[in-house]
Amino acid sequence: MSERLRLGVNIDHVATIRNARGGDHPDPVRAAEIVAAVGGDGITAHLREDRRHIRDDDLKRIRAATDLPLNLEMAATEEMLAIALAHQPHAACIVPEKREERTTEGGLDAAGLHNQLAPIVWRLADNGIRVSLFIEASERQLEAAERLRAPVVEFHTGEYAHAGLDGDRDREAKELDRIAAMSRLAREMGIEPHAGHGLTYDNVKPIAAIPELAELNIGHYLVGEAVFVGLEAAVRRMRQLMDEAR
Ligand SMILES: CC(=O)[C@@H](O)[C@H](O)COP(=O)(O)O
Ligand SMILES: NCC(=O)COP(=O)(O)O
Repeated sequence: MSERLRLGVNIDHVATIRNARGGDHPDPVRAAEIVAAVGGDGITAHLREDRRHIRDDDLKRIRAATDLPLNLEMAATEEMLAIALAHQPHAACIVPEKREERTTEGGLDAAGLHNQLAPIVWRLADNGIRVSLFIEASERQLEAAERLRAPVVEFHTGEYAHAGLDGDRDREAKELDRIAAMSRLAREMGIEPHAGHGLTYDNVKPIAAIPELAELNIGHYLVGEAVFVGLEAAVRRMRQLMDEAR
Protein backbone atom coordinates (compact mmCIF):
# COMPACT_ATOMS: atom_id res chain seq x y z
CA MET A 1 0.00 0.00 0.00
CA SER A 2 2.83 2.47 -0.67
CA GLU A 3 0.83 5.07 -2.55
CA ARG A 4 2.33 8.53 -3.01
CA LEU A 5 2.42 10.20 0.36
CA ARG A 6 0.63 13.54 0.24
CA LEU A 7 2.27 16.64 1.69
CA GLY A 8 -0.02 19.17 3.30
CA VAL A 9 1.81 22.40 4.07
CA ASN A 10 0.74 24.20 7.21
CA ILE A 11 1.07 27.94 6.60
CA ASP A 12 0.13 29.14 10.11
CA HIS A 13 3.52 30.55 10.89
CA VAL A 14 3.62 32.77 7.84
CA ALA A 15 0.71 34.47 9.59
CA THR A 16 2.66 34.46 12.87
CA ILE A 17 5.37 36.56 11.22
CA ARG A 18 2.78 38.84 9.63
CA ASN A 19 1.00 39.34 12.93
CA ALA A 20 4.25 40.29 14.68
CA ARG A 21 3.90 43.68 12.97
CA GLY A 22 0.15 43.80 12.58
CA GLY A 23 0.20 44.49 8.83
CA ASP A 24 -0.33 42.42 5.70
CA HIS A 25 3.16 41.03 5.10
CA PRO A 26 4.06 38.20 4.71
CA ASP A 27 0.69 37.08 3.43
CA PRO A 28 -0.22 33.41 4.04
CA VAL A 29 -2.19 33.52 0.79
CA ARG A 30 1.04 34.06 -1.12
CA ALA A 31 2.46 31.06 0.72
CA ALA A 32 -0.56 28.99 -0.33
CA GLU A 33 -0.03 30.04 -3.95
CA ILE A 34 3.63 29.01 -3.80
CA VAL A 35 2.70 25.64 -2.26
CA ALA A 36 0.23 25.09 -5.11
CA ALA A 37 2.79 26.08 -7.74
CA VAL A 38 5.46 23.76 -6.34
CA GLY A 39 3.23 20.70 -6.23
CA GLY A 40 2.12 20.60 -2.60
CA ASP A 41 -0.94 18.43 -2.13
CA GLY A 42 -2.84 20.60 0.31
CA ILE A 43 -2.87 23.60 2.59
CA THR A 44 -3.33 23.21 6.32
CA ALA A 45 -4.34 26.14 8.49
CA HIS A 46 -5.23 26.16 12.17
CA LEU A 47 -7.71 28.85 13.08
CA ARG A 48 -6.94 29.09 16.78
CA GLU A 49 -9.58 30.42 19.11
CA ASP A 50 -7.22 33.26 20.08
CA ARG A 51 -6.41 33.99 16.39
CA ARG A 52 -2.70 34.09 17.19
CA HIS A 53 -1.78 33.32 13.59
CA ILE A 54 -4.41 32.46 10.94
CA ARG A 55 -7.45 34.76 11.00
CA ASP A 56 -10.96 34.31 9.70
CA ASP A 57 -10.44 36.40 6.57
CA ASP A 58 -7.31 34.37 5.71
CA LEU A 59 -9.48 31.30 5.27
CA LYS A 60 -11.72 33.06 2.80
CA ARG A 61 -8.75 34.42 0.86
CA ILE A 62 -6.94 31.06 0.84
CA ARG A 63 -10.09 29.35 -0.48
CA ALA A 64 -10.37 31.97 -3.22
CA ALA A 65 -6.69 31.91 -4.20
CA THR A 66 -6.08 28.20 -4.74
CA ASP A 67 -7.91 25.01 -5.65
CA LEU A 68 -5.67 22.95 -3.40
CA PRO A 69 -7.63 21.10 -0.71
CA LEU A 70 -7.80 23.09 2.52
CA ASN A 71 -7.44 21.15 5.77
CA LEU A 72 -8.85 23.38 8.49
CA GLU A 73 -7.55 22.56 11.95
CA MET A 74 -10.08 23.56 14.56
CA ALA A 75 -11.14 23.12 18.16
CA ALA A 76 -14.39 21.26 18.75
CA THR A 77 -16.52 24.31 19.49
CA GLU A 78 -19.76 25.67 18.09
CA GLU A 79 -17.94 28.81 16.95
CA MET A 80 -15.43 26.80 14.90
CA LEU A 81 -18.12 24.52 13.57
CA ALA A 82 -20.01 27.53 12.20
CA ILE A 83 -16.82 28.85 10.58
CA ALA A 84 -16.06 25.48 9.01
CA LEU A 85 -19.58 25.20 7.62
CA ALA A 86 -19.31 28.71 6.19
CA HIS A 87 -15.95 28.12 4.52
CA GLN A 88 -16.49 24.52 3.43
CA PRO A 89 -12.87 23.28 3.62
CA HIS A 90 -12.08 19.95 2.01
CA ALA A 91 -11.24 18.57 5.46
CA ALA A 92 -11.55 19.60 9.07
CA CYS A 93 -9.07 18.25 11.56
CA ILE A 94 -10.35 18.47 15.12
CA VAL A 95 -7.49 19.35 17.46
CA PRO A 96 -7.31 19.91 21.22
CA GLU A 97 -6.69 23.51 22.14
CA LYS A 98 -5.49 25.22 25.27
CA ARG A 99 -5.34 28.99 25.21
CA GLU A 100 -2.07 29.16 27.15
CA GLU A 101 -0.15 26.44 25.24
CA ARG A 102 2.70 27.34 22.93
CA THR A 103 1.64 24.72 20.42
CA THR A 104 -0.68 21.72 20.29
CA GLU A 105 0.79 19.72 23.13
CA GLY A 106 -0.93 16.38 22.74
CA GLY A 107 -3.64 14.53 20.92
CA LEU A 108 -7.37 14.97 21.17
CA ASP A 109 -8.99 12.76 23.81
CA ALA A 110 -11.51 11.32 21.36
CA ALA A 111 -12.33 8.55 23.83
CA GLY A 112 -13.07 10.80 26.81
CA LEU A 113 -14.84 13.50 24.80
CA HIS A 114 -17.11 11.33 22.69
CA ASN A 115 -20.33 13.13 23.65
CA GLN A 116 -18.85 16.56 23.01
CA LEU A 117 -17.24 15.56 19.72
CA ALA A 118 -20.02 13.49 18.18
CA PRO A 119 -22.41 16.32 17.21
CA ILE A 120 -19.56 18.36 15.76
CA VAL A 121 -17.99 15.49 13.82
CA TRP A 122 -21.34 14.39 12.45
CA ARG A 123 -22.48 17.87 11.42
CA LEU A 124 -19.22 18.42 9.57
CA ALA A 125 -19.63 15.05 7.86
CA ASP A 126 -23.28 15.71 7.01
CA ASN A 127 -22.11 18.88 5.28
CA GLY A 128 -19.61 17.06 3.10
CA ILE A 129 -16.47 17.95 5.08
CA ARG A 130 -14.00 15.12 5.58
CA VAL A 131 -13.33 14.87 9.30
CA SER A 132 -9.98 14.05 10.76
CA LEU A 133 -9.13 13.66 14.44
CA PHE A 134 -5.68 14.74 15.67
CA ILE A 135 -4.97 11.94 18.17
CA GLU A 136 -2.13 10.14 19.89
CA ALA A 137 -1.25 6.87 18.19
CA SER A 138 -3.11 4.57 20.58
CA GLU A 139 -5.63 1.78 20.22
CA ARG A 140 -8.03 3.50 22.63
CA GLN A 141 -8.09 6.68 20.58
CA LEU A 142 -8.42 4.79 17.30
CA GLU A 143 -11.38 2.86 18.64
CA ALA A 144 -12.92 6.16 19.72
CA ALA A 145 -12.35 7.56 16.22
CA GLU A 146 -14.10 4.49 14.82
CA ARG A 147 -17.08 5.05 17.15
CA LEU A 148 -17.22 8.65 15.94
CA ARG A 149 -17.15 7.38 12.34
CA ALA A 150 -14.19 9.62 11.51
CA PRO A 151 -12.80 8.66 8.09
CA VAL A 152 -9.36 10.04 8.91
CA VAL A 153 -7.05 10.36 11.90
CA GLU A 154 -3.85 12.36 12.12
CA PHE A 155 -1.31 10.95 14.54
CA HIS A 156 0.48 13.57 16.65
CA THR A 157 4.19 13.05 16.00
CA GLY A 158 5.31 15.56 18.65
CA GLU A 159 6.59 12.92 21.09
CA TYR A 160 8.58 11.26 18.31
CA ALA A 161 10.05 14.63 17.32
CA HIS A 162 10.89 15.56 20.92
CA ALA A 163 12.59 12.23 21.56
CA GLY A 164 14.81 12.85 18.54
CA LEU A 165 15.65 16.39 19.68
CA ASP A 166 16.52 15.01 23.14
CA GLY A 167 18.84 12.47 21.47
CA ASP A 168 16.82 9.68 23.11
CA ARG A 169 17.05 7.05 20.38
CA ASP A 170 15.17 4.36 22.33
CA ARG A 171 12.17 6.59 22.94
CA GLU A 172 12.29 7.81 19.35
CA ALA A 173 12.27 4.20 18.06
CA LYS A 174 9.44 3.29 20.43
CA GLU A 175 7.36 6.25 19.25
CA LEU A 176 8.03 5.34 15.66
CA ASP A 177 6.95 1.73 16.25
CA ARG A 178 3.78 2.93 17.95
CA ILE A 179 2.89 5.21 15.02
CA ALA A 180 3.64 2.42 12.52
CA ALA A 181 1.54 -0.14 14.45
CA MET A 182 -1.39 2.25 14.84
CA SER A 183 -1.19 3.18 11.15
CA ARG A 184 -1.61 -0.50 10.30
CA LEU A 185 -4.50 -0.83 12.72
CA ALA A 186 -6.17 2.29 11.31
CA ARG A 187 -6.10 0.76 7.83
CA GLU A 188 -7.58 -2.47 9.18
CA MET A 189 -10.40 -0.40 10.64
CA GLY A 190 -10.94 1.42 7.34
CA ILE A 191 -9.60 4.73 8.69
CA GLU A 192 -7.08 6.72 6.65
CA PRO A 193 -4.04 7.57 8.79
CA HIS A 194 -2.14 10.86 8.50
CA ALA A 195 0.65 12.20 10.69
CA GLY A 196 2.16 15.51 11.64
CA HIS A 197 3.66 17.89 14.17
CA GLY A 198 7.31 18.74 14.66
CA LEU A 199 8.45 17.01 11.46
CA THR A 200 11.72 18.22 9.94
CA TYR A 201 14.22 17.25 7.24
CA ASP A 202 16.04 15.22 9.91
CA ASN A 203 13.14 13.18 11.25
CA VAL A 204 10.69 12.91 8.35
CA LYS A 205 12.07 9.86 6.55
CA PRO A 206 11.23 7.11 9.08
CA ILE A 207 7.69 8.49 9.33
CA ALA A 208 7.34 8.83 5.56
CA ALA A 209 8.49 5.23 5.19
CA ILE A 210 5.42 3.93 7.06
CA PRO A 211 3.53 2.57 4.06
CA GLU A 212 0.03 2.96 5.52
CA LEU A 213 0.32 6.70 6.02
CA ALA A 214 -1.47 8.71 3.35
CA GLU A 215 -0.55 12.28 4.29
CA LEU A 216 1.88 14.32 6.34
CA ASN A 217 1.11 17.84 7.51
CA ILE A 218 4.21 19.93 8.07
CA GLY A 219 4.43 23.61 8.88
CA HIS A 220 6.66 25.24 11.45
CA TYR A 221 9.90 23.74 10.16
CA LEU A 222 9.11 24.52 6.52
CA VAL A 223 8.34 28.15 7.29
CA GLY A 224 11.54 28.37 9.32
CA GLU A 225 13.58 26.89 6.47
CA ALA A 226 11.85 29.22 4.04
CA VAL A 227 13.51 32.16 5.81
CA PHE A 228 16.84 30.82 4.55
CA VAL A 229 16.09 29.12 1.25
CA GLY A 230 12.60 30.28 0.25
CA LEU A 231 9.33 28.40 0.62
CA GLU A 232 9.52 26.82 -2.81
CA ALA A 233 12.93 25.26 -2.17
CA ALA A 234 11.92 24.15 1.34
CA VAL A 235 8.78 22.38 0.10
CA ARG A 236 10.71 20.77 -2.79
CA ARG A 237 13.34 19.43 -0.41
CA MET A 238 10.72 17.99 1.97
CA ARG A 239 8.94 16.40 -0.99
CA GLN A 240 12.21 14.83 -2.15
CA LEU A 241 12.94 13.36 1.30
CA MET A 242 9.42 11.94 1.52
CA ASP A 243 9.74 10.37 -1.92
CA GLU A 244 13.14 8.88 -1.06
CA ALA A 245 11.60 7.20 1.98
CA ARG A 246 9.08 5.18 -0.07
C1 LIG B 1 -2.39 20.97 15.32
C2 LIG B 1 -1.05 21.31 14.94
O1 LIG B 1 -0.14 20.56 15.18
C3 LIG B 1 -0.82 22.58 14.19
O2 LIG B 1 -1.78 23.47 14.50
C4 LIG B 1 0.55 23.15 14.24
O3 LIG B 1 1.17 22.82 15.42
C5 LIG B 1 0.65 24.64 14.00
O4 LIG B 1 -0.04 25.43 14.90
P1 LIG B 1 0.49 25.85 16.36
O5 LIG B 1 1.95 26.14 16.27
O6 LIG B 1 -0.33 27.05 16.72
O7 LIG B 1 0.21 24.70 17.26
N1 LIG C 1 -1.09 18.93 12.25
C1 LIG C 1 0.29 19.21 12.25
C2 LIG C 1 0.58 20.38 11.39
O1 LIG C 1 -0.27 20.86 10.70
C3 LIG C 1 1.93 20.94 11.32
O2 LIG C 1 2.63 20.90 12.54
P1 LIG C 1 4.06 21.63 12.60
O3 LIG C 1 4.89 21.10 11.46
O4 LIG C 1 3.80 23.09 12.44
O5 LIG C 1 4.60 21.25 13.93
